[in-house]
Amino acid sequence: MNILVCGGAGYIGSHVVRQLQKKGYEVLVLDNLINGHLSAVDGVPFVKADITDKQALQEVFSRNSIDAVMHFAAFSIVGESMSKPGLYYRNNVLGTLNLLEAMRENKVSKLIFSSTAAVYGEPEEIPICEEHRTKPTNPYGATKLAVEEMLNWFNHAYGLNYVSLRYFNAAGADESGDIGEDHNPETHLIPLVLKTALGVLPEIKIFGTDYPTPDGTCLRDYIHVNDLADAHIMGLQSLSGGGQSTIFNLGNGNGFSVKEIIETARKVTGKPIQAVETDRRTGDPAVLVASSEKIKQELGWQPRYGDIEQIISSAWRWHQRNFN
Ligand SMILES: NC(=O)c1ccc[n+]([C@@H]2O[C@H](COP(=O)([O-])OP(=O)(O)OC[C@H]3O[C@@H](n4cnc5c(N)ncnc54)[C@H](O)[C@@H]3O)[C@@H](O)[C@H]2O)c1
Ligand SMILES: O=c1ccn([C@@H]2O[C@H](COP(=O)(O)OP(=O)(O)O[C@H]3O[C@H](CO)[C@@H](O)[C@H](O)[C@H]3O)[C@@H](O)[C@H]2O)c(=O)[nH]1
Repeated sequence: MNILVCGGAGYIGSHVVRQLQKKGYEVLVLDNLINGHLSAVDGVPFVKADITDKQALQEVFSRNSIDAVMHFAAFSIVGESMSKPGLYYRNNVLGTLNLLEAMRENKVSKLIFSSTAAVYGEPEEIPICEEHRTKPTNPYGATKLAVEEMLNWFNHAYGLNYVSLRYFNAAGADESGDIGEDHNPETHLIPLVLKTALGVLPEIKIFGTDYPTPDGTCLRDYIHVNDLADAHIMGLQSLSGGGQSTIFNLGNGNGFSVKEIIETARKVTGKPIQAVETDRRTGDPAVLVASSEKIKQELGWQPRYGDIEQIISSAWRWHQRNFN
């Protein structure tokens, strides 16, 4: 099977590309490299293109035989989306509309889409299951929800089959240690903590210590990037076997506080890791923990990296190699 991976040079996409190749899939990566790294997909067939460019997409589809698409290409910084919503709607919604139209015109009917826990907004119940009401509190989450709605209507009208995966906090790195999380700017907790351990950053800021949680800091559900990769491949296998279009949450089902993450990183790295308590970052829900029962029941997915120490250790291996 030939898989087009949009945004495949990014953090999660590059890990999924690895796993797809290991399983014998033919992969073509499409990325405009705005936030991705060519080195993360070394030796993989690659086309530099932008999904907001309809003509470029059309050329990719007409020149290549594509059986299915995995779609990671998006902007995903919550704070930036608050100040630049237009940028997010253009890239995430218009870009995806172009992709869906190119798929339809070229009779490609299988899509795995990167959605997010941000579609839920402030949760009413923990753990969050897929039926939880969706009410994004920022434009980033709103663009992902808009795409999910578009997918539903394209499914009804044109038979586009999709699996939308709502990831909670992606973390960790491939065991090989040669690909990992490399965002610029970096906003995610674990890489910032590890950069502090390496002395690249002087300290890690703890955003808020007055949340209604046991230690006052936010709880998040961290999921290893290769467990996400497994879910993508299972989603693809399901669609290939005639499975229904659907939405799945992806998390480990355990919440770790910001302080617990820093403490675990101290243990893993053996470094003191200077932390300072600061004000809340706007828009952060206190607790985000997933129920992933649906994908476990329906596709038999099971996380291989259930242990937070294991997740942070894998990220540490990559950070030591790349930021030392
Ligand atoms: N990292 C997380 O914790 C997390 C959580 C939930 C959802 N997601 C979603 O998963 C996906 C991947 O996230 P990531 O952390 O790997 O991000 P990333 O920025 O590392 O990867 C996205 C890739 O898409 C490319 N891209 C962006 N806009 C493009 C465009 N218009 N045309 C072509 N390529 C484009 C970028 O260059 C980059 O390589 C995103 O859709 C994100 O919203 C991520
Ligand atoms: O320097 C930092 C960075 C983060 N945090 C806190 O650490 C937690 C995790 O933050 P971060 O790693 O930025 O992830 P989230 O804001 O939880 O968002 C991620 O996880 C969400 C799902 O849970 C996805 O929707 C988003 O796309 C993805 O970026 C939050 O409580 C932050 O306030 C700090 O205290 N200090």
